[in-house]
Amino acid sequence: MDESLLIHSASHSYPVWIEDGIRHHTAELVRKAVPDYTKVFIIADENVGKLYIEDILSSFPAESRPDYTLLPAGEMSKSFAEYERLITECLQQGLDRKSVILAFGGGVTGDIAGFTAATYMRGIPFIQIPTTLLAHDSSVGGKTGINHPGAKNMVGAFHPPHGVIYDPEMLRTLPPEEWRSGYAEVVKHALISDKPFLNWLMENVQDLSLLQGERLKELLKKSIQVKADVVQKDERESGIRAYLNFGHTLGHALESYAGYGKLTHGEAVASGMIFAVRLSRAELNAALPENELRKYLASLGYRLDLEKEAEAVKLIQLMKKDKKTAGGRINFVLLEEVGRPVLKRAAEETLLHLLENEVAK
Ligand SMILES: NC(=O)c1ccc[n+]([C@@H]2O[C@H](COP(=O)([O-])OP(=O)(O)OC[C@H]3O[C@@H](n4cnc5c(N)ncnc54)[C@H](O)[C@@H]3O)[C@@H](O)[C@H]2O)c1
Ligand SMILES: O=C(O)C(=O)C[C@@H](O)[C@H](O)[C@H](O)COP(=O)(O)O
Ligand SMILES: [Zn+2]
Repeated sequence: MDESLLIHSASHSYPVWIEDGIRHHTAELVRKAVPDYTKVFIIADENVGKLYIEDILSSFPAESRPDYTLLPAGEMSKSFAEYERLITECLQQGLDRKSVILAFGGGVTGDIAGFTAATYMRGIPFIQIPTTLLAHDSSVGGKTGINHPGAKNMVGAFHPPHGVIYDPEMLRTLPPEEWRSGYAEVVKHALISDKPFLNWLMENVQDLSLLQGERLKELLKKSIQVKADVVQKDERESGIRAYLNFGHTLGHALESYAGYGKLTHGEAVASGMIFAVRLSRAELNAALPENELRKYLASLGYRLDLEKEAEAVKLIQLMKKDKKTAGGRINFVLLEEVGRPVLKRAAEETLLHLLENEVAK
């Protein structure tokens, strides 16, 4: 099986396989990605486990089927308590430094299973088996972690996977709000990289339930390629990787403000992207298609301007905990134009003004 993409990280290169039905070949691909492993342990989202764990297990010979543990579904699982439980499981399973963890689920599973792999015995290999549209983003690039009650993704590590096994067939059971959540990251990749990609999306993707087959695979490859191009140049976010955070400064604050799991990551990011577009217009006088973008996202069912339902001062306090904040100053990814992101300090008065004022629709 040929990889669809090969990602180069500082420590190793890893394949991203994208193919319908590929989950049935998991055992073979795990062996390719980590040839000398001693043991496999699967951390699976509970909903995903119910639907697909047998497909993964039966790809292994009967005498060497891996053990697995189920992770309660939802953002609340990216917690210290769940992390401790997973480390305990790894110990009880007798995993050693040559064991490999399979992260089987969406971004939540990938983030916490990846963090478990990053820290157990100071780091063992793991493989991402993403099952959501959103996880085309989270499974690549090696950001892993958990939330602190006070701030999103506050504890984590850069730990690139040894492979990504993406079977788009599994997306068929994804609820509509999760398609929407994941698609926000596709739109983000288009906004920071390429006007033709954005125009193509706005003209050709009008109903997320019609995203399937070759068109879906092409879109996944294009969107992952945008991310890969960035993380290969700046794996540890000393510079341009921050552009992948477009829409997230406010997005993460909205998620924390609402309480983890109350908003999907993507719907918070969608509001955050519209806000960043407004800020780009205010600060940089950027000519951006705000109204077109707003109409497009609304037509797909996104609730926008979620910040209007929150207290502006609290959102600013939360944004100060963002990892791009330095010396108490909030930094935002803005757009000079579509495809030209920049990182800029945002004045609190401007943020307060935009958060509190009605938006022109
Ligand atoms: N590490 C990164 O680079 C990165 C990038 C983007 C997002 N994230 C993180 O990813 C998380 C969000 O991930 P997500 O949107 O995948 O959410 P998720 O993992 O919570 O999955 C969403 C829901 O879909 C269900 N589900 C998953 N796959 C399914 C399937 N195939 N069929 C039916 N149901 C299925 C899950 O049980 C869950 O209820 C957030 O915590 C976000 O911070 C990380
Ligand atoms: O990979 C990145 O870098 C990103 O920023 C991708 C984001 O979509 C993702 O949500 C990421 O987890 C946010 O990172 P954080 O450093 O702001 O926690
Ligand atoms: Zn994100």
